[in-house]
Amino acid sequence: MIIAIDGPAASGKGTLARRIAAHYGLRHLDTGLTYRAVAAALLARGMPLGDEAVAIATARNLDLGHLDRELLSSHEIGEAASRIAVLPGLREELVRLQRAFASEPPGAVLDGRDIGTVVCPDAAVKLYATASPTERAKRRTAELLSKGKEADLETVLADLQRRDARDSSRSVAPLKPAEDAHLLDTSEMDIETAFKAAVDIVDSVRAA
Ligand SMILES: Nc1ncnc2c1ncn2[C@@H]1O[C@H](COP(=O)(O)OP(=O)(O)O)[C@@H](O)[C@H]1O
Ligand SMILES: Nc1ccn([C@@H]2O[C@H](COP(=O)(O)OP(=O)(O)O)[C@@H](O)[C@H]2O)c(=O)n1
Repeated sequence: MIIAIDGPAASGKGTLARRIAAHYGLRHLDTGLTYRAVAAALLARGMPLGDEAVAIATARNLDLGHLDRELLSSHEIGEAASRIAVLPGLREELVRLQRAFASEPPGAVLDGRDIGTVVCPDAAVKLYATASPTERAKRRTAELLSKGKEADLETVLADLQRRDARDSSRSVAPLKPAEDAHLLDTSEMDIETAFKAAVDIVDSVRAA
């Protein structure tokens, strides 16, 4: 079984994906980390973010087993990830890796921006997680502060909105719900409530 979870920045899709994968005994891939890892490698080498050939070569060396969210979680890397995510050839390369991961038994939960629309259009269940921009900014700010990083609500909100606008307006694989995605607005839900709502959706789709 493949479960696709998409949504804007800090909507809780990664948290849901991890818990749903554990609940159903599936593997999990946070596809945002694949874009972040390429961006981080380019930044570390001082390479321009618009050089598609270098970005593709970097993607070919990615090891999906060693993507570390802690190391890749910074604002700068997230911003650079969304800038390289407009490159069609890079997306093609990363989608190839992501599909290979998804195709291995017993199946997987993938979260990102284009899982239901491009990477796994035949996924058994598609969720689109949202929450209001202010709620998402509050959650991301709390997350950064809890890790001892600097963060203020206004800056984080502006960062998320800029990234969402770029991700939604790009011509290749823009952020949008698949036509058959189930929308899950978690603005008023805590993590446990959101997880239970997601499991209810998955179970009802499987039973249908
Ligand atoms: N329903 C929720 N209520 C409160 N906090 C949440 C909820 N879902 C996720 N979070 C928290 O919000 C932050 C962002 O969640 P995350 O799953 O990383 O989002 P995404 O993968 O969409 O960027 C994390 O610190 C997470 O613990
Ligand atoms: N499937 C995906 C996943 C991420 N991305 C890009 O990678 C960036 C970082 O993704 P992420 O999921 O790690 O970001 P957060 O939602 O965790 O802040 C996004 O802003 C997108 O530009 C994408 O284009 N397609």
